[in-house]
Amino acid sequence: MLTAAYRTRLQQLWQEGEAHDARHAARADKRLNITPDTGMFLYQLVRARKAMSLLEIGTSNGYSAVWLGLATQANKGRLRSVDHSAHKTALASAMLDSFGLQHTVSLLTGDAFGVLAGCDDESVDMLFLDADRSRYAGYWPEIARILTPRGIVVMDNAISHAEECADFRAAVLATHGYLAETYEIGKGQFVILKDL
Ligand SMILES: C[S@@+](CC[C@H](N)C(=O)[O-])C[C@H]1O[C@@H](n2cnc3c(N)ncnc32)[C@H](O)[C@@H]1O
Repeated sequence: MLTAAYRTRLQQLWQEGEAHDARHAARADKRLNITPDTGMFLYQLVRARKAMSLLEIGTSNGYSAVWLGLATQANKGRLRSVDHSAHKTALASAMLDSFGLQHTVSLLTGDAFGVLAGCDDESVDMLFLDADRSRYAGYWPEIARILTPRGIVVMDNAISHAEECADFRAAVLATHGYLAETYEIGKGQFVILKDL
């Protein structure tokens, strides 16, 4: 559950992440966390949808996984989160443990496409996409396959990096049975509903 103490701590962690990123020039060394209002949006969606099976693409140090994980824990569901950086997975593991989420969130070190391809059909209630934007269009057939009916996808950076996500958005909007819209939350959230 999202207690006031957790919200205060998440605000501090976000500020620490921003300060960390300002000190590091290389993208691979940055945290690149979602904004706190994006975290709240994700929390509300997970709870309202009563999502039980969640997948995150792009763990970094676990900041967004905490927001998703607290909502998933309240639903008594499970979140899996993948990152290809073992170093970042280790940071995320410590972060999630400190929020008591070790039994709710499973961290995977590997490539996003392999994890998507390994999921069963219609097995994921909610997917959060926050990784290698130029590859999202190639992920779309797998994402559409693994989403449950009324499943939701949230893609971060829909406004901040709109050009890089253009192929993905076009592929989604051209697919029958899906509703999608961009919302001005944080860096821009492209939300897709499998309306079947
Ligand atoms: C923007 S950061 C994720 C931030 C995180 N969601 C948060 O808000 O705390 C993107 C992450 O995706 C990872 N990543 C990029 N391409 C990937 C891929 N193909 N497979 C797995 N992880 C990938 C990077 O290592 C990086 O940690």
